[in-house]
Amino acid sequence: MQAAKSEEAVRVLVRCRPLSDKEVAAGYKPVVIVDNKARKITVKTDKAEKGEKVYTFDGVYGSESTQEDVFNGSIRSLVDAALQGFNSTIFAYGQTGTGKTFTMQGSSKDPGIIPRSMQQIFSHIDSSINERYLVNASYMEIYQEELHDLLRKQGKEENAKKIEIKVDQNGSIYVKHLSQYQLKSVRHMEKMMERGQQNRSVGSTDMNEYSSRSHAIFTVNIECSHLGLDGKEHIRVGKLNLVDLAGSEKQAKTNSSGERFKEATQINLSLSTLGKVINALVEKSSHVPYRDSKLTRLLQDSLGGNSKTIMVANIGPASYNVEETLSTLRYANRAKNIKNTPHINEDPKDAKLREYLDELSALRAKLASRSSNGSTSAIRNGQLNLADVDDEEATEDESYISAQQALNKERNAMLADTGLNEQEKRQLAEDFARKEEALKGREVERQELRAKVESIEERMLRGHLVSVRERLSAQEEDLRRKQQELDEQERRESDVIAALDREHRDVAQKNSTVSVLKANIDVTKAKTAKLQAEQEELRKAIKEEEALARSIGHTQVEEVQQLQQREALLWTMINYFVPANSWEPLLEGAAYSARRRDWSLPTKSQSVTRPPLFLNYSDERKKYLEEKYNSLLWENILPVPVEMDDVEGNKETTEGEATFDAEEAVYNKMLAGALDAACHEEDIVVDADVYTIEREPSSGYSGSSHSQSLSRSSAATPKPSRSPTDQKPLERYPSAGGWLK
Ligand SMILES: Nc1ncnc2c1ncn2[C@@H]1O[C@H](COP(=O)(O)OP(=O)(O)OP(=O)(O)O)[C@@H](O)[C@H]1O
Repeated sequence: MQAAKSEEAVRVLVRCRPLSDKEVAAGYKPVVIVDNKARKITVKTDKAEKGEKVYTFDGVYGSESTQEDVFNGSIRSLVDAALQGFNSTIFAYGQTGTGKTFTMQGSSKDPGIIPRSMQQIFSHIDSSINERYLVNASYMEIYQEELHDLLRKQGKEENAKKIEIKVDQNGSIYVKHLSQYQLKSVRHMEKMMERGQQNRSVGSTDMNEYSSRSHAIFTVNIECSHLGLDGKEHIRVGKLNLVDLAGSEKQAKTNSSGERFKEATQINLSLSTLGKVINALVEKSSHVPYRDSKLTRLLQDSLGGNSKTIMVANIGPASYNVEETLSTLRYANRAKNIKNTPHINEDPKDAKLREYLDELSALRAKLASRSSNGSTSAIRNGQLNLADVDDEEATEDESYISAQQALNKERNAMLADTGLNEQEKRQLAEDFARKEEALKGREVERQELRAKVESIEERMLRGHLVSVRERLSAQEEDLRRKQQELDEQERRESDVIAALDREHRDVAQKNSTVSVLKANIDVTKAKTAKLQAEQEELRKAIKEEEALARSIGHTQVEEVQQLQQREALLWTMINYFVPANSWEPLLEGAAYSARRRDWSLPTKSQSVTRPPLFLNYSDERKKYLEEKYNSLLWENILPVPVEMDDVEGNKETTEGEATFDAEEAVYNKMLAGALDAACHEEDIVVDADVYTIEREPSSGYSGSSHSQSLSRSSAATPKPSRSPTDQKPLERYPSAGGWLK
């Protein structure tokens, strides 16, 4: 029969050992902070990107914690569970040299979990009432993926058989041909452990002088018979697995080579499979790779199966191991999420105790059949009632003695009877002898049965406290201890509750700060989005402006070029038609009106010089030229009144004072040529490109000034590159482009 199954997580403890003397001498600093009230481990790392790492576990133990603290705080209840019929597993995991063997085994002065568990088991049995126990132990190691029986006796043939992992009919894992030893006391167990330890594979590495090079599994089977509520006897079978794993190691750190290196490779391989099994269980994967290593196969029930399990993760505090410490903590943190389904193993078919008890019942029945009244109070409903066995044995002894006494009394009475003849007396003596023989025969048989019973009884364990007072005081002691444990548990729980409370308050405060910050972030985000949109708009506007400016720029450049060409053309015209001393006073006296957007030239009173024109022409031609000239004047090309010469060369001034200078004859000729060309051509075309037009920054053409004077520097004065008279008019002005229409 099996009790209802319920899920239960693997419990994870972390134990941090103190700095070793070697580490202190090397000047290493501790980087692990253990807060056992809050059950937190904090690891300080010097790498900024990792910062401080904090983990919470079911129990944490710092460098000052004792073996007793660990056992009473977290292990005792698990051993109790094994006594109640649960499978229970405790396994120590961690980097090499971090204290796994110290925690599991300890020393004779400072015993660890294994001896303390055995102490608890035997104390429990000792104070039990009406219960029988059978305690068996086995001890083996996995060394380089090979199973070794650590308790085998050398030279015995059956021990030479290879031990193998098998699955029983209930689907549970067991090891075939592994030696099982019945334990009767703690001392017995200690001797057995010593033998096993001597067979264990241990080696020395740079990290640990006595490093375990194998995974060691010490298993205790506890079978217990007890009277059920149905008045029948039932059997519970608990199993306690105590596992000291080999340490994970970085080969570079342990400096291993040769055999040590090979061992380390195998150790790391099986530990990595253990990690994969843990991951698969946590992720509820459809395939869990238990079969990938012997270790995981043996721990199959303990991880994800029918077991209550505690993992003890051992770590070191020193800074130089921080990476390994973090790796162990991550491994342990994942293991917290493994779910098991432990249940009490009740009345299994293959319980050895059941075999013994059935045999005992049969022997008792035989004994009863030989008793004087043919029945026994120790067997009811065909089952052995352990409470009545001792009383009945006492009664049996008494009844044999009283039967013998009765027989002796009868014989003595017969001998004292004087009325009997010799033959009758002989006859009676023979009857007495036969009766005595039969009584003795029955007694011998009873004694043999008793011896068998005792030998079976010896194999089973039960409470040794016989008197009611002893039993009561043992029970009181047990109750007192349990009360202490409860008090301790309550104290720890209230510490944890207080720590959690503080944490909740901290979290609430942080949450409210986070909410405020989030709100601020939201506002900032909204503002940023708005600004970004505005920025985008501005960017677009700037682009448009730039495109516009570029196109305006192009237009302006074109316009400026056109204006420059036009200016050059006009100056060319002026230079052709008007001597410099004639137009310079005009230029100096010219004024620009920004309001009218117009230039005004000096008044008539100002004297200007005009060139003599139209020499030696007929009257008709002169008139024509005069008209043409005046039309140019009208067009503001020649703002100077014309001085008309007569045939003799006398000057005749039509307006104002006129002078003629021999130097200006060239210009007059040029002007005459131009006018002549004008008489023949529809358009006058001037090639502005043959002049270099330079424009000084101060030259007065800017429209920004309201009123200004025109001046022309000599540098800006265009000079003909060749004599215009050398060429035909059209050739001289090839690209004026019709500007002078
Ligand atoms: N909590 C502790 N308090 C004091 N000393 C400790 C503690 N834990 C471990 N030590 C010491 O540290 C050393 C290494 O411990 P131990 O051999 O148990 O490590 P381990 O993890 O089993 O190593 P390996 O994996 O190499 O077998 C031993 O000298 C042990 O006595």
